[in-house]
Amino acid sequence: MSLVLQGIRLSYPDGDQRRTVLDDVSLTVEPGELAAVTGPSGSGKSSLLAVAGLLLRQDAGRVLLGGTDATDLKPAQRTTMRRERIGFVFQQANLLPSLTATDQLLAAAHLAGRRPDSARERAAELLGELGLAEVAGQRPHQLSGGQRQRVGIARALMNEPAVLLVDEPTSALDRTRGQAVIDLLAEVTRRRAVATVLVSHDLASLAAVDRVLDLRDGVLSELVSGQRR
Ligand SMILES: Nc1ncnc2c1ncn2[C@@H]1O[C@H](COP(=O)(O)OP(=O)(O)OP(=O)(O)O)[C@@H](O)[C@H]1O
Repeated sequence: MSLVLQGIRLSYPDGDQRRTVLDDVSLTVEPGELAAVTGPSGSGKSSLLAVAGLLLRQDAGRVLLGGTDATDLKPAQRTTMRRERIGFVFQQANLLPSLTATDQLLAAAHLAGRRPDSARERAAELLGELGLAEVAGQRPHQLSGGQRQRVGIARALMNEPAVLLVDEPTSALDRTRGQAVIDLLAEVTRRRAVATVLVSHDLASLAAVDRVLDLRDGVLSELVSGQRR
């Protein structure tokens, strides 16, 4: 299922005026494709993810998920679409401190109304796939930063999203662990055929991505594309 942004405009109130943060931004990400968005601090990268993730409504333009236009849906319908089709990975893993890795994933499945037995199976499979089988019973404080981030990715994949939106997942990690997280994202994007948008200011760690786009003064432009680098 592809993610399509068409002519997105977004502005925030700024005193008694409005400040444009996204100015006619268009982007299509296909299933199995990992697109990285880079750009200076404050250039609107997180805002772009918030619009794509149906957390924020744009002033103009359209957001389509798998061909379904989310733009004019009612808030409850947008919530359902978000829950069923979109996975989020944040800067910090944002895990619940008292839950084991397995239970972090089960909680996500429970919130989405999934059956507990199939959820348990899927959690074990995902933790295995992401190299976390041995820490499935550990709580966040027992995990390394990289492991916490991987649990966050596993949790985001728990409900089989079509679209994965990832905001600066390496900012709390050193270079090697950060690189490993990006490589892992590239791998699961292809294997699970999700359309992934990754926000990162760390260009050096982006060797495994399919495309790099630059967001600057509200305008998105393609830096590198066409083939896997
Ligand atoms: N809710 C809001 N109300 C008003 N202004 C906002 C709001 N959210 C973000 N902004 C402003 O919009 C601009 C873009 O913010 P955004 O967080 O999207 O940028 P970013 O590129 O993700 O930044 P960073 O790399 O520092 O995380 C910034 O100038 C920010 O101050």
